[in-house]
Amino acid sequence: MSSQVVIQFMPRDIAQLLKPLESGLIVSCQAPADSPLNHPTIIAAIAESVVAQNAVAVRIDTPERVTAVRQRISAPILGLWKQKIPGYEVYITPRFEQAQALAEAGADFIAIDATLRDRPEPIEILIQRIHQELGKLVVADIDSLESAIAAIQAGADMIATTMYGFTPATEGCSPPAFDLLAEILEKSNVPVICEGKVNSPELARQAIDLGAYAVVVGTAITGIEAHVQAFDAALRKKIPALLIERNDTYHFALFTQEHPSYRNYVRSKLRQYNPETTSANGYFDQSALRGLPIEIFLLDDRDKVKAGLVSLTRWNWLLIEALWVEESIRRQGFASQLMHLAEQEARRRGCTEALLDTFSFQAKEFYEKLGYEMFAQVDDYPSGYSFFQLKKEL
Ligand SMILES: CC(=O)N[C@H](C=O)[C@@H](O)[C@H](O)[C@H](O)COP(=O)(O)O
Repeated sequence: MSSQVVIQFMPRDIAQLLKPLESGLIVSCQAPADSPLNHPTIIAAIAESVVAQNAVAVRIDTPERVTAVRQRISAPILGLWKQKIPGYEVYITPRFEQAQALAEAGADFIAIDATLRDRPEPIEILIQRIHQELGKLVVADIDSLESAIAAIQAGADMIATTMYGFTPATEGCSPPAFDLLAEILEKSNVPVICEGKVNSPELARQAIDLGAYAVVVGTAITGIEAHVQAFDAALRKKIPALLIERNDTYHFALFTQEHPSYRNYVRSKLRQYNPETTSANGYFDQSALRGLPIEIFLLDDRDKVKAGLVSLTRWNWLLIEALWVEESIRRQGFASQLMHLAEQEARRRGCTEALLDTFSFQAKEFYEKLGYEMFAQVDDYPSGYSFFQLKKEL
């Protein structure tokens, strides 16, 4: 491995360099160490296939694999090198020499472990050298707000939530790190990548809607072994019944956890029964039953949600499911406006009634002021509270 300096300037227009990643999918093409897939040629083929499907960049471990991937794609590569160094806990590109090898192999960004754990080289020096001696941008893999702030102060160009839930300090936290993402965005303008267990397209979309600059997805896309294990486990697992009562022909099985297969079967049978018995009007046809959403949100200039109303219209009814206003902007009329807009849209659809429920610690009086009338009250539900149902003619 050569120790010569690769590029001796720090790119000035960082925003321009980050642009290709904006709102995009970065695929982490890694395989478990002992996997037959963990071979440079295979990783490179996976990288090429995901870039062909519009992934904006790939995240690649080890210079050897970065070299192989660089030969197959021109899209940006986020390079990292997982290296355990005795006496230290940080393991993602812990030293400059690893960053240099990645840069020489063709990585455009260098990902480093930027958690606040013992490290072999001070983070400021590591980032400064990556900038000045390699001319590469730094993605700081953090686990907490404190580590994000420290990485930004040390000069990181991007933050990634990679380590959230994977360090002793964040043990028990479950990624994806949406709350942490929001906290970092409140405090800084540095682009934040949401990474770690973004396990579905819906979660990836959610990350971007929460303000993530880009999303890294690994296992959910490239984790063949993990997927096979999950299928295998599902086929092997029989959910245990707690209590079984028998008569001559049948037996009752009681489950204290969800039983998706049986539950879905029962629900689908009921869904068949309903329209069969009310066939003339179509009220219980699937689409009628699902209703039509009315979802209204109050957004700030960065499209962050400050208040929202989630509802739907079914038959001639508006059903209000959730209404929330951020604490700092309460009592300014936003909730009333949200209700007004929902009712207006429901009326436009021909609805004549609205229905909602609320608890005694929530906002019954607010709804009553808007003309809703309580028609049902359940006390001690839960103990010490009451549950109300209210309706209004539109
Ligand atoms: C914690 C750590 O070492 N994460 C690693 C970082 O490169 C990878 O093992 C992850 O696969 C990657 O972060 C993507 O996450 P997910 O596979 O959950 O989509």
